[in-house]
Amino acid sequence: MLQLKNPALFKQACYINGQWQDAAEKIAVTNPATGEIIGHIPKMGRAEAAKAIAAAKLAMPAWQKKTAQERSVILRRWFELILDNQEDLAQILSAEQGKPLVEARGEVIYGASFIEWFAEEAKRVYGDVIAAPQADKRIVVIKQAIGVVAAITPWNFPNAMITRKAGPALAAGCSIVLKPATQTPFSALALAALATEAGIPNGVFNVITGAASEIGGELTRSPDVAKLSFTGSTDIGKLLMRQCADTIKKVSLELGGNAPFVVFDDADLDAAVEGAMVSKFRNAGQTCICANRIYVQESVYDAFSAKFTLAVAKLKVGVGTGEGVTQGPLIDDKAVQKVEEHIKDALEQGATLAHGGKRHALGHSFFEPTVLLNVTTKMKVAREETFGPLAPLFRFSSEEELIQLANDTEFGLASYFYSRDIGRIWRVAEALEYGMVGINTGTISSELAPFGGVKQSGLGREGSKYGIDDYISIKCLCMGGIDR
Ligand SMILES: NC(=O)C1=CN([C@@H]2O[C@H](COP(=O)(O)OP(=O)(O)OC[C@H]3O[C@@H](n4cnc5c(N)ncnc54)[C@H](OP(=O)(O)O)[C@@H]3O)[C@@H](O)[C@H]2O)C=CC1
Ligand SMILES: O=C(O)CCCC(=O)O
Repeated sequence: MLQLKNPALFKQACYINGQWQDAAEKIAVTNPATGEIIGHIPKMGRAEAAKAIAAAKLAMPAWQKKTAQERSVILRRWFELILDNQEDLAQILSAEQGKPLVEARGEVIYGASFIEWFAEEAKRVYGDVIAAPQADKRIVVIKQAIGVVAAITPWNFPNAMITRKAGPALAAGCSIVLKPATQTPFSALALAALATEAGIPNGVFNVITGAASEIGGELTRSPDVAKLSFTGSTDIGKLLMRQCADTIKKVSLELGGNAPFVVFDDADLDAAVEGAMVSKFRNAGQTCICANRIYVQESVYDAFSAKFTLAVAKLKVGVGTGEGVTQGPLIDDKAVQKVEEHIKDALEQGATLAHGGKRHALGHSFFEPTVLLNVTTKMKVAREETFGPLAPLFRFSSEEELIQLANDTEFGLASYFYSRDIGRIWRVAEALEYGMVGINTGTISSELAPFGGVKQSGLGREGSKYGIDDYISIKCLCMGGIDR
């Protein structure tokens, strides 16, 4: 049972047009660390999604008409309330998602940072004046809110993936209908409770839970939705993009990755171990920017693997609220099965186990942090995102070979490399076909930096000064008759 300072943050109803709404059918939400039911959410579908869209459509004109300064003040209040309630939000997040409390607290601050950032950016949506081809004309470009936004978010970051979309959408003057992941809905509903308190008007921020394909079907079908922002698997991203085609919606997609993490022979090995640990084991490896393939240059392979394996052995697996826990459970048994499948396949094809390799003695969906050595490109781990605490170490000999190996994937989200040679740093950074490159660091995310991928990892950028562009449409005013 959750012990919250403010129990009103734990909502088991959807939030449509400023009202908390229930449904006859419910879905139980469980704690992945214990299997216990935390609470229930309404199972809503197409009709309720249509209702939420209608509410968002009705609410948007007044929200858009507010000055950017007025929207900014309300968003800033939301940001402050999120920080004031950090501990409760972290408890809810850790219970539904499983991540260690320390990571959950960090995610709440990270999530809040997007609201603060876009509260500020609301005031910096600038237009342009362009020279006209005729003397009696002037061309002016204005930027306006794109319209009602639909957002569909995943379970791995139940707080920050919502604020990263809601922040820019609301700052731009859009209203939003959000469908959070069924496994982690309570963080989203708690954010909605705080949104009301902050003064976000009824209908501007709506949260609806239930049948994904029905709700997603309505959000993508409706001509009243102008934009879809989705974070999740590549397969569902493709499906939603196809569904958006009929009404030509603007889409932002933040999809799967297959991040290479490269250690060159001139790297600071201790720093590389530190970076690899953060990048690989954050959220038990369930992050789309987690290192998925660790490439180590031949001459430092043994030294790096020894240091890395020692560091992995120090991780403490346990329930997120436990003292000193650094790795929680995976989200569900399906996630565990994928890790097991990748390990089995690699071992059958000649990889060797340096650490872990099996389900953890704690049961449920806990899995041992695992290190595999002598991994090759034939193995599944080279091609598929594991999304779990498995670190496969590949060997490479030259920079040219590495570039070819690192880019040999249909994904292009995050990549990382460690080197102290400035020429190599520029060459490799420019050659990697990825939206983000971590150079001598395993931590690349912040509200200040553009987050997003190329190839089948997605479209658009979140966070940063670019993040608001996805929620804006450009209008050209061509003004004639000036000389008359
Ligand atoms: N880029 C990223 O950050 C993420 C990547 N992934 C990758 O995807 C794999 C599978 O994870 P999974 O949770 O199944 O990811 P999904 O893509 O299935 O889920 C992400 C979101 O999409 C919703 N969704 C699912 N099906 C539909 C649909 N037909 N129409 C509209 N919305 C839909 C989900 O709802 P519901 O929860 O109700 O099913 C959830 O809100 C992971 O192992 C990982 O590899 C997963 C999560 C995040
Ligand atoms: O898409 C994800 O997996 C969540 C993004 C994590 C981050 O912002 O660092």
